[in-house]
Order: sequence, then structure tokens, then C-alpha cells
Amino acid sequence: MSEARTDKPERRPENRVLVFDTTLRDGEQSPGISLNPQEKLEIAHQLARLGVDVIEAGFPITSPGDFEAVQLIAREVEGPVICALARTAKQDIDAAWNAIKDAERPRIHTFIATSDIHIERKLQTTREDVKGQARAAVAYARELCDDVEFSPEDGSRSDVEFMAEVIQIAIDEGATTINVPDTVGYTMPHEYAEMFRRLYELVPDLHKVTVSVHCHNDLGLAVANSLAGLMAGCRQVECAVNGIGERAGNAALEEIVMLLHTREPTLGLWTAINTREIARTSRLVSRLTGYPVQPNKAIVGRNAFAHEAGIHQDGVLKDRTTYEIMDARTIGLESNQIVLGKHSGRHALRKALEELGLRVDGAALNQAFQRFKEIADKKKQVTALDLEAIVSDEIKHRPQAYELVAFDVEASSRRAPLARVEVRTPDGETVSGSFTGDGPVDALFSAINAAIGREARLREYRVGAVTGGRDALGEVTVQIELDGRVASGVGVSTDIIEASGKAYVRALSNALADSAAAEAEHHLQRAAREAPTP
Ligand SMILES: CC(=O)SCCNC(=O)CCNC(=O)[C@H](O)C(C)(C)COP(=O)(O)OP(=O)(O)OC[C@H]1O[C@@H](n2cnc3c(N)ncnc32)[C@H](O)[C@@H]1OP(=O)(O)O
Ligand SMILES: CC(C)C(=O)C(=O)O
Ligand SMILES: [Mg+2]
Repeated sequence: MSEARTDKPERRPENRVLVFDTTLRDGEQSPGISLNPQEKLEIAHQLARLGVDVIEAGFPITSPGDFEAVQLIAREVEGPVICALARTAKQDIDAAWNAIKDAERPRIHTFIATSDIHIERKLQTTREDVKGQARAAVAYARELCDDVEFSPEDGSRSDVEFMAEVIQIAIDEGATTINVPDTVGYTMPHEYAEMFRRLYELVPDLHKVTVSVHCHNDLGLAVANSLAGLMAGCRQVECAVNGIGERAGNAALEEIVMLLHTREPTLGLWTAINTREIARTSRLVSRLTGYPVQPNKAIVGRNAFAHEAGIHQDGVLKDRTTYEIMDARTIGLESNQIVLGKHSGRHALRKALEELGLRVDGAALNQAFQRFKEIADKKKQVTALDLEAIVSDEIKHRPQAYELVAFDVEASSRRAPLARVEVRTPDGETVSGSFTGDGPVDALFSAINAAIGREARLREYRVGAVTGGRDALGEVTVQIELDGRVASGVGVSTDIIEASGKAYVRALSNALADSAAAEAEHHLQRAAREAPTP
């Protein structure tokens, strides 16, 4: 029962759920999002790789740019059905058709509201007129295209008997998909399911077409309502990547897909989505829309597969399924993450140290753990480089072989930065060096190399703030490679250049101490081998 997908159930064709992606239409209706045709095309190609069944590419009457984008997608993206939205007006349907007609499999999606509130206050018309508009629109769309979807907008707030009449008209005129939206995110799962049960009763012909759900997240129920609709017999789900869309958004594609994937043995429902493309699709949509994904967002948030709490980390290290219902790799991530922080425990610390090639146990582990907690209290996250520093500082008790005595760095936009340093060697001698670089830090590191006459190579450089505010202590961590040895060092100062210099000198000292220790061990081993056997 740990990860439900381990036992593969038989997949029944009638339980296949079509994924209708509306990221480029309803998703783009989010305030502040405006994608140009090339950006829409890039997302559409990725949606095709993801394996969605339908891409709602846009609402072509909206603007020449949206028309162009839909047309580009229709012409270039192979695989999914390419759909365009239209009101019941003839010019909308013409624009939709003209934009999608070159697609392999085009679909026109036309809609009109069926709730009294929309009919009376927004459309300012009558139920009879709505029936007439629905009839004319579906009939006209079917003259142009074999695949026509009809939506009674604000379906969940409509009088179900009137809505059933409109749906029957749409089916009579040839609609192939009937989508009943919860336009304002008002319904609850049991109500939405009951609405579909009643619609199937009132419109038996619904069994002959694809029935679809389209839910908004105003009350945080978009995915729950979508699931309720699917369990009531619908077999198309309309959703958007990262849950973007009008107001609080649409049902999130990744959530509904992974819900069906993870609970397939219970639900029996399945999609043709290539789940390994989910993370990549989410990143692309976030980047191009400018909408960041919240860290704790289900499935695609950066914390969705991360563990910081010691008890959870211990469980996950012993058996991943203790705290994970999905495998991070299923959505295309490399692995889950053990994040070291204030709430972590010894098991996670030891594992992280092991990954750095440092075996620490017993009293040494306790000592490192104590230092680790002190640092974790000050920093949000403790990284691999911090760990190396903790170990080299607290466990190995290395003498500081070199020391940064003084430095000058000149930075200018007119000439290459120049650094001069004085470094005290282990013998107590003070050596100096100067060098230019690509930037002040690069110049400083080269000057240190020049002073001590070694050619260390910088592998990693990271700056973080230990404390907040303008006078924050900056902490620099560097990792270097010297004569094939990797070592790290940390420097803390309110001056980032000084912190960088200290960190670099410390890393050099650690690398040289390591190599001295290795040389000593090598001599000892050779002496032992060469000693006469008694
Ligand atoms: C639930 C949904 O997501 S529906 C899709 C919503 N998406 C969008 O609206 C984005 C794109 N929209 C647009 O660019 C513009 O609204 C346009 C180009 C479509 C229309 O612009 P305008 O002609 O200036 O009309 P405006 O947007 O101000 O008002 C909407 C009009 O459409 C009518 N209308 C609304 N829905 C429908 C419908 N399904 N069928 C026919 N007419 C409709 C309204 O009653 C109103 O008509 P009126 O001008 O006679 O009062
Ligand atoms: C156009 C329709 C399907 C819509 O987006 C809604 O009702 O939310
Ligand atoms: Mg919508």
C-alpha cells in the first residue's frame, strides 16, 4: 500500500481519461500573462511531448497575435488535437476555424452561459435565445469541423434541467464533446458528481459523446471536483500546467495526472501522459509566463520531494516509501532531496557526509552534529560545502597552514580588476603576490595563488548571508582542486571580498594538509612493507 503504482492493474479502454490542456487559453487569461506566438508554440511543442490529448491553443478572435499563435501551433504541432475557443457568434467561430483548419486534428470549442445569473445579467437575454444561439453555433461549427466541443458556461450554477435541454440541442447539432464547467469554482465534489448523475439521467445521449470536466480553484477544490466528475463518468479533464488560469486558476494538470497515476489501482482511471515530462513542462510554463511555482505546490513545487525533518529523513533513508507516495523520477526529477537544516537529525547528517566521502561516526558524529545545529540555527539551509567545512574545522582540527594577512583589490569598469595580497605561510614567513582577473574575486584568488606559488583551480564559489540586514555577515564557501585533491573552505566577514579571500586560503590549507597527511601515510605504509619480517 506504500506506493500504489507498484502493482500494475489492467487498463480498460473505457477508463482512459483524455487530458485537455488549456494552459494556452484559460491559463493565459491569468492577469499579467501574455505569451507571444513563439512562446505559445514552444509550450505547445512541450505539451505534445508531455502527451496531452488536446491543446486548447487560444481564443483567436481575441487579437491578431492570438490568431497567429493558434495558427502557428495548428500548423506545426503534431500529435494532439488542436482546439480553439469561440463564443456563439459567427465571427468567433470563423476566426477559430481559420486559425486551426491546417491542424491534423482540429477542434472548435464553442460556449454560452446557461445560468440565469449569466443569462440575465451578463448576456442580458433569455433562456430561449441561449438555446437558439447554442443550436446555431454548434450547427455552424459542425459545418466547418468534424470535432466540436460545446460548454454551457457556469454549468455548475445552472438550473440542471434547462442546462440539459441546451446540452441535448448541442448533441443533436453534432457536438462531439460536452464540457460542463464549474466556471467560478463554486461547486463541491459531491454536488458536481450529483450534477453529472442527473445530466446522464436527463440526457441519455451524453453516453454517446465525450463528457468533460473544467474546474476552477476559487475554493481550492478544482482537482477534487475534477476527480468527482471523472468518478461520475466523465472521461475528459480540462486543466492547466501549474494550475494557472482565471482568478485562482484551473485544475492543475500535474496534480490531476499524478492523482490518477498514483491511485490508479483504486480508481482504475488512467491517462496517456508521459509523466517524466511533467517537471520540465512546469519549469517551461513558469519561465515563459513569469508565474513562479510556490515551493510547497503539489507535484512540481521544489519541496514536493524534499525532506528536512530528521524523523522523516531517517524514515526515507531507511525506506523511501515511509514518507513518499510518489517517486521523484516519475515526474522527471533526478531524485528526491534530503535538505539539511535546523530540523535535521544525525542519520541525515551522516549520510550527507558519506556522500562527500567522509565517514564520521560515534563521538566525532556527535561533535559534528552539535556544530551543524549551531550553524543550522543561523542559516536556512546547510549545504555540502558547509559540511566539509564543519568536518575539517571540528573533526580534523587542522592547524591553519596559511593565513590571509592583508589584501587590496582595485575594481573599475575601465580596466581589469587588480588584487595584491600578503599571506603568512606555515613557517611564519609573509609572502606577497598580485594579479589581475575577470572580476575582483577572480583577481584575489589569482593573487593568492601567485603569493604561495601554487596553481589551485576554483570548482565552486558560493556567497550567502549568515544574518539579515545591511550589515549582514557574508559567508563565502569555496571548493578548490589542487594537485588532484578537492578541498573546501569557508570565510565569514561583513566584507564579501575579505570573506572570499579567507575562504580561499582556508581551502588551500585544507588541500595541502590533506596531501601532507596522505604523503605521511604513504611513507608509513612503505616503511611497514619494507621492514624485515621477524
Ligand atoms: C469562462 C471563460 O473563460 S470565457 C472566455 C473568457 N476569455 C476572454 O474573454 C478573453 C478574450 N476576450 C477578448 O479579447 C474580448 O472579450 C473579446 C474580443 C472576445 C470581445 O471583446 P468586445 O467585443 O469588446 O466585448 P466585451 O469583452 O467587452 O464583452 C463581451 C461581449 O460578449 C458577449 N458574450 C459573452 N459570452 C458570450 C458567448 N459565449 N456567446 C456570445 N456572446 C457572448 C457579452 O454579452 C458581451 O456582449 P455585448 O458587447 O453585446 O454586451
Ligand atoms: C470557456 C469555458 C469552458 C471556461 O473556461 C469556463 O467556463 O471556465
Ligand atoms: Mg475556465
